[in-house]
Amino acid sequence: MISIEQLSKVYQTKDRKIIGVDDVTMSVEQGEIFGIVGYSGAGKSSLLRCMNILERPTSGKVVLDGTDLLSLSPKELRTARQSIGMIFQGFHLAMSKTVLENVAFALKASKVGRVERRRRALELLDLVGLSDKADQYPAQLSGGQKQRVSIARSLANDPKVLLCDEATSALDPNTTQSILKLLKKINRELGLTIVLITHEMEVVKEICDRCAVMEEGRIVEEGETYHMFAHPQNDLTKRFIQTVLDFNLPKELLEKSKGTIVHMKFTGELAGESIVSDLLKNYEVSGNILHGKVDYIQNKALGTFVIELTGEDAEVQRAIEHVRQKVEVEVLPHDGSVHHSVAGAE
Ligand SMILES: Nc1ncnc2c1ncn2[C@@H]1O[C@H](COP(=O)(O)OP(=O)(O)OP(=O)(O)O)[C@@H](O)[C@H]1O
Repeated sequence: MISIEQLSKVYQTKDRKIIGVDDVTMSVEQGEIFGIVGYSGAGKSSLLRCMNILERPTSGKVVLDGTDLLSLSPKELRTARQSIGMIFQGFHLAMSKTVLENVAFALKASKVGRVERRRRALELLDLVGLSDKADQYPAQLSGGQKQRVSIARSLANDPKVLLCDEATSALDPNTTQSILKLLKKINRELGLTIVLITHEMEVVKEICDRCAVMEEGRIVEEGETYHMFAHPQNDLTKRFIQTVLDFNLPKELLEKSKGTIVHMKFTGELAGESIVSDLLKNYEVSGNILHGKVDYIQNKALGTFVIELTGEDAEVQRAIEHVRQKVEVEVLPHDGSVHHSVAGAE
């Protein structure tokens, strides 16, 4: 659907060159939701803006549905851009126009008549759940409602792909959830391909089929979202994932503990409880569960258990080795520092 080939974007300021995007090659498939995550300055916006040539790449290619966008004339590019919708953190609505006019205005460039524009705009407002706000002005709306208007507007020309530039970053957690649900709905119902950039791994966890992690203009890791959460490779990816899957055990509890504290990670179909009960039945150790949580990513379970094992040292080690055959295991230190570089079975 979109393929980016060896794309670089270098900004020339008065006294130096700044590399925004550094030799990125990636592709987004038809119908998927693809997330690009990274800290501020990683190059996410630059990359996203290169996808619709809002920013002209310094080198490389952007191919949309077989068309090399950089080879188009300005007029051809304007037409091609109609198949790429975009929404922004700051909504970018026309404040002097009503909600309906904001959406209908996007159809101005098409050859559709006024009545048809109004009909289509109302239909889109219905899709985003804002039919009752058609005659209000953006200033009368909440942030979430403004983002719904901008989503409706972005869909006016039946785009093939929607680019989302930190679309939920200005919203509270509940509103973020409702906007993410809406994006998922239009992805599933309209088959719309979505590329989003975010600094929140939670957003990736909620809706992305695949994702990429960016740092200093480069993609440092890319893959299917569940796999990325279950088996992160890069340190930066691990840090992002911790922001979602982290657990905090009280320092005092760890310091006081006389046993061995074991962190286990369960992926896919493995049921954590049965492995734990198996362990307690077959080894002369006792266990005290300190933490247990199952996250669902792309409808697949990813479980975390922390258990304190006590017993003879050698028996505890045997028990740990046994579990290590089945799941990822890490023994946590007692000083309260929790590491997440879990090693063990795949
Ligand atoms: N117009 C510009 N002129 C000069 N440098 C720029 C320009 N736009 C971006 N940069 C630089 O390119 C690098 C990548 O910026 P970019 O905005 O793409 O990152 P980002 O990951 O989207 O960060 P943020 O989330 O803060 O927007 C940064 O070093 C930034 O300062």
